[in-house]
Amino acid sequence: MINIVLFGKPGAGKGTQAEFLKEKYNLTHLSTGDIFRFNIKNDTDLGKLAKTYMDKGDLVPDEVTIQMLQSEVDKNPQSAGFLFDGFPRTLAQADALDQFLASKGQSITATVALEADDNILVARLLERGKTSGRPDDQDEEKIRNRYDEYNQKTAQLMDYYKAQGKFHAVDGIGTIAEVTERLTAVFDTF
Ligand SMILES: Nc1ncnc2c1ncn2[C@@H]1O[C@H](COP(=O)(O)OP(=O)(O)O)[C@@H](O)[C@H]1O
Repeated sequence: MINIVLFGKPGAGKGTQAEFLKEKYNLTHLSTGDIFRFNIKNDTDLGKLAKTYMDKGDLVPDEVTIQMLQSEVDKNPQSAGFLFDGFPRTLAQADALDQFLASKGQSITATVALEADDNILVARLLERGKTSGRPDDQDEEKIRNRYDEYNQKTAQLMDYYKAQGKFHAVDGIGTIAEVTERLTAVFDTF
């Protein structure tokens, strides 16, 4: 069983690449952003709560996010491995994930970061906002706030995984196919 964390700033292409990677490596793809958006669409209590944070570009509180992620993992007991996308985003989440996996005799195999320059990413998100309907993609201030959240809370996770020898970086600039090829070269070593 392999468990991979896909890292990257907003707009780095995690979702796009995850669609391909989950098929090729037979992984269950869990995107916390997608799960929150699904809950918002269906107007669940979780969705109503998450929306108040997401619309501003703030992170949803750890307690809520961790519990949700664990319940999604538990819904897939037959899984051959997980591709975590958008989780963990804080040290508390990373700790919780390690403990949760350990309780199942599992661990994180590796983390892979898709790297890209902020200015390119902001432009990509504003473009996506024109068609995605995502309120957090339509306003540069909200986008910048997501980068602040990333820099303050998520960036430090790279050191957390580097210290464990589980960190890999991939250049996220290029065509979708070029980036897929780079990712595949790294995933094939796991
Ligand atoms: N692990 C998480 N912890 C807290 N909030 C999260 C987490 N994952 C997603 N979210 C919320 O969902 C929003 C959208 O996430 P996502 O779809 O991954 O978008 P992106 O990476 O493009 O910003 C985040 O800005 C945040 O509000």
